[in-house]
Amino acid sequence: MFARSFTKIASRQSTQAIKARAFSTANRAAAGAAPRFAAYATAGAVATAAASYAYFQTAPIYADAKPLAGVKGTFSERTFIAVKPDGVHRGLVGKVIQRFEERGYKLVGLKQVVPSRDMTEEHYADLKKKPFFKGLVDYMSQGPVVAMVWEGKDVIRQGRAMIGATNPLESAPGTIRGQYCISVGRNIIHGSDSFESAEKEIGLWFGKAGELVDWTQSGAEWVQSDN
Ligand SMILES: Nc1ncnc2c1ncn2[C@@H]1O[C@H](COP(=O)(O)OP(=O)(O)OP(=O)(O)O)[C@@H](O)[C@H]1O
Repeated sequence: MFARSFTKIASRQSTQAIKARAFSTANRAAAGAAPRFAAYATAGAVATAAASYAYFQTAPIYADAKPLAGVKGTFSERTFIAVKPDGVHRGLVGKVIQRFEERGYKLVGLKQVVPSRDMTEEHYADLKKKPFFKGLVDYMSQGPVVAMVWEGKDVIRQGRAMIGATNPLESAPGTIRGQYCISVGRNIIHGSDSFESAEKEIGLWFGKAGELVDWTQSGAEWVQSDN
C-alpha cells in the first residue's frame, strides 16, 4: 500500500520535475549552453529512471541570468575564490568550502582545472613587473586549482577577511591563511579583492554560458533576514 502510493507520488513528481527540467533546459539553450541538456530533457525514458530522484527534487534550478559578479552590495554579490595547487595537494579544499558554507555563503560555481600559463598570466596581470611573477605563474599553472564562485552579502570583503593577509606572517590566527600556511609563496588560496576584480576573474574562469548555477538555498531567510 505504502509502496503503491509512493510510486504514484514519485511518478507524478517525476512528471513535474521533467516539465521543470524542460523549462530550465529551454533557458539553458537560450543562454547557449551545451546541447546535451536538450537531449536529456526530451528523453522520455528518463521518466522511470528519474522517479526516485525526482521525488526529492521539488524546485527547478535555472540557468544563471545574473551579471557575472552579481550586484555589488546585495545578496547577489559574488566573488571568485580559488584553492591554489598547494591547497589542493594538502587536502584543504573541503576545509575552504566548509568555511564559506558555514558562514552562510552560497556556492554557485565549482570546477577543478589546470590553468594554462596564458590564463595564469592574465589572472595575475597586475603583478607582471614583480620579481616573483614567473615563480607565481609556474606555481599556479602546474595545477590543479579548484575554482569557485561564492555568492552572498559582502562576500568580496568578507571573503578577503576570511582568507587573511597575503603574507601568512601577517594573517590573523583563525583566518584560512593564518591557520593553514606559513609561506607567502604557498599561501593556498586566492580571493577577489574588489568588485571589479571579481567581474574580471569570474569572467576569466567561469566565462562560458552554463558554468554558474542560480539556485535558492532552502534556508536562505535564516541567513539573509535583517529585521
Ligand atoms: N613577496 C612574494 N613572494 C612570493 N610570492 C608572492 C609575494 N607576494 C605575493 N606573492 C604571491 O602572489 C600572489 C598575489 O599577490 P597579491 O599581492 O595580489 O596578494 P593577494 O591578493 O592576497 O593574493 P591573491 O591574489 O593570490 O589572492 C600572492 O597570493 C602570493 O601567492
